[in-house]
Amino acid sequence: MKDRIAIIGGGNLGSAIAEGLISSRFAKPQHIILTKRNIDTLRSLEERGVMVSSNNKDAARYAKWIILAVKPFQVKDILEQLKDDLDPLKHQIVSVMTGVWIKDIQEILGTEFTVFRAMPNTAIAIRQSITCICSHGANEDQSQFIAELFSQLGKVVFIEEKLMDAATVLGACGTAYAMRYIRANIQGGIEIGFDAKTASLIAAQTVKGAAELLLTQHTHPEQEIDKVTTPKGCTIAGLNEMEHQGFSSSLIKGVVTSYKKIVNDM
Ligand SMILES: NC(=O)C1=CN([C@@H]2O[C@H](COP(=O)(O)OP(=O)(O)OC[C@H]3O[C@@H](n4cnc5c(N)ncnc54)[C@H](O)[C@@H]3O)[C@@H](O)[C@H]2O)C=CC1
Ligand SMILES: O=C(O)[C@@H]1CCC=N1
Repeated sequence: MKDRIAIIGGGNLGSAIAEGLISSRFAKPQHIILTKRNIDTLRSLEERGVMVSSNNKDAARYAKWIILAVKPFQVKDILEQLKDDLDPLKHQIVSVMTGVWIKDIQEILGTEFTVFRAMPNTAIAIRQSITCICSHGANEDQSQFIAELFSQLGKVVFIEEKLMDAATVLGACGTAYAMRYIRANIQGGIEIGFDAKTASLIAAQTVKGAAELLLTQHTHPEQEIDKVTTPKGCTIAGLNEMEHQGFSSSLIKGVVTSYKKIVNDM
């Protein structure tokens, strides 16, 4: 039997983690408890066997692993409320919150608690996340459990905590950037003749295939671009026009702006 898991905050990410855990079969649905103040939106997960509750204390008492998936500004109050129900010998904390440092959590709960930070993205719902992880005070068994858990839900990389904000931008915000790229392709595709549904399929599958090339062949993007760009052909003509319009530069500036937003706000 795997350990029991509480997900505090059944919003976009918390629900996506629960969905991924159910379909991976890493944990039995009945060993997952998901909390939210208003649990009406969690009914479909409840129907799939997950326990849902509006009582964080009950969830903490039930579980061993406490995944904190609330908004950063909500966590202080929640941890203050849970403090008396958490035991460092029983509970391990996993925060997926942006910009909340391990020391911030330990300041409230105590340094004797093992705390992981994990930064997944919403593709965790379909087990295709990249999850960046760091920890403080974790032993080998605990680290292995967390590595296994998130490996079931996509790929995993252990990083230093100082890179966690950067991981948030590249890995988590990255899903939204990729969606905008795909959407722009769909808009272009419609202008050159496709209906929206066909343009969506072509754009999304093309991006998926491009990503798979990098992940399976371990090539550099520019090597793959070289294979597509026929001399004097249409690809290089389009690519160069995109660069004249600031394509790479706008992406880099967007990434850096997201990063500064986290660093300056937290
Ligand atoms: N959405 C994303 O792609 C990612 C989000 N994150 C981080 O994950 C955290 C959650 O983000 P989202 O899921 O997008 O936000 P969200 O607002 O969709 O989810 C937060 C949930 O917590 C619930 N909540 C609020 N107070 C509560 C309480 N006292 N007890 C139990 N539940 C409570 C809210 O009702 C809400 O459903 C944030 O800290 C965010 O920075 C990290 C990576 C990706
Ligand atoms: O936009 C946000 O603040 C959160 C962090 C990563 C994804 N969503």
